Amino acid sequence: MDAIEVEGLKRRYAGRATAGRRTGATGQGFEAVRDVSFSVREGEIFALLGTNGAGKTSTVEVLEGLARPSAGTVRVLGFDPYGERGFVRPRTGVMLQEGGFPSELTVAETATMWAGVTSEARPPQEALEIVGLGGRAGVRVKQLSGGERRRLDLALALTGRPEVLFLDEPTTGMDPEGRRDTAELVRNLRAEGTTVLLTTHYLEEAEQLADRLAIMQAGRIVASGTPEQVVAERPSRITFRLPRDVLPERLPLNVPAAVDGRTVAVRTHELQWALTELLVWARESGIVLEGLQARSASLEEAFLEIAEAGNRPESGPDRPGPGTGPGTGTGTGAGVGKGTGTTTGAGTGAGARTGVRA
Ligand SMILES: Nc1ncnc2c1ncn2[C@@H]1O[C@H](COP(=O)(O)OP(=O)(O)OP(=O)(O)O)[C@@H](O)[C@H]1O
Repeated sequence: MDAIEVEGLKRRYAGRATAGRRTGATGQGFEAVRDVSFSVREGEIFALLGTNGAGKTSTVEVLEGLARPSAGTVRVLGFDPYGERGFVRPRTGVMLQEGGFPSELTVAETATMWAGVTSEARPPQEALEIVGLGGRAGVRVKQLSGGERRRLDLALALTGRPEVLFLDEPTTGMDPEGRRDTAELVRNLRAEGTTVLLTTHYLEEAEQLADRLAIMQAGRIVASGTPEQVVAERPSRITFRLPRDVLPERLPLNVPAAVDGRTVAVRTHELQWALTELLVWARESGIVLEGLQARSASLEEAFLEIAEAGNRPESGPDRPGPGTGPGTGTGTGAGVGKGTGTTTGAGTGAGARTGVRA
């Protein structure tokens, strides 16, 4: 059994002024989550990503038992988190986007109050120490910085030694050190067997931390898998500058490229072969490729590409999402070899494309 199972989840909010297929608004309200399915294995860190308003919080709130699904089924540790809340709540920890604790209480009072309503609670000071707030116990909540508040929220979420931990944007407002500490803490929790579902806008964080992830857009999951799998679907990038006296037309024909002045950008799903072809050509021609860089796509690039594709007028949420495999990209990249890209070869593509984002 997986720790979290989501099948065909829909969540609809009553009433909303905007209308139209892309917004998810219908005569019966607004559908913020539209047929979402995924599962999280025990002891796994799973990241739910997406642009603002994609439906992450609306999904996580259902998993936390704070809202009932409009359709579909959700199981946390085998139970319905809404209908069987009593079985689920003591075994889960929740860090909401807004903690909402009384700001006049001190950090220690808040932690103590929370421990008082939590079964098998950690001692409050222990929870504060774990998140690095041990030295701030006497400070009023209203005097904490944004990042410190997030740490306090995290301490409270950990108080019940949860088997499943929900973290909604846990590191928002934290400085780099706080983000690093939180990432380490989450890894330690995983090592102890805790299942973690988190939402975040820090893609590097997700890439480093998550065992698997899903990217949501307009209420749907449009890409999912391990970070490596999601990134592997995006083209790699080779960039370099040609010497002034070498025209782009001379580039090998199997390496179609976007050219901007002397700067050349190649996007390819066949990094090794494209690079080999390019380097062999450069050596045989005695050409130095200045500033040569070759790298795989990052999760951030994958995310931005998916987001851009989703923002195009033709890609409403009723269409299949982008990024389900090589060759289904957005047409901004250059392919290698026969017919994998939409660009023409270097000979005709020179200067015609503006997509160089080196
Ligand atoms: N109570 C509500 N009533 C009506 N619409 C809502 C309500 N709460 C959220 N929405 C809408 O549902 C959509 C999804 O919101 P949600 O908060 O789940 O997105 P999100 O992915 O968590 O975004 P963010 O990254 O900004 O937190 C948005 O369009 C939002 O405006």
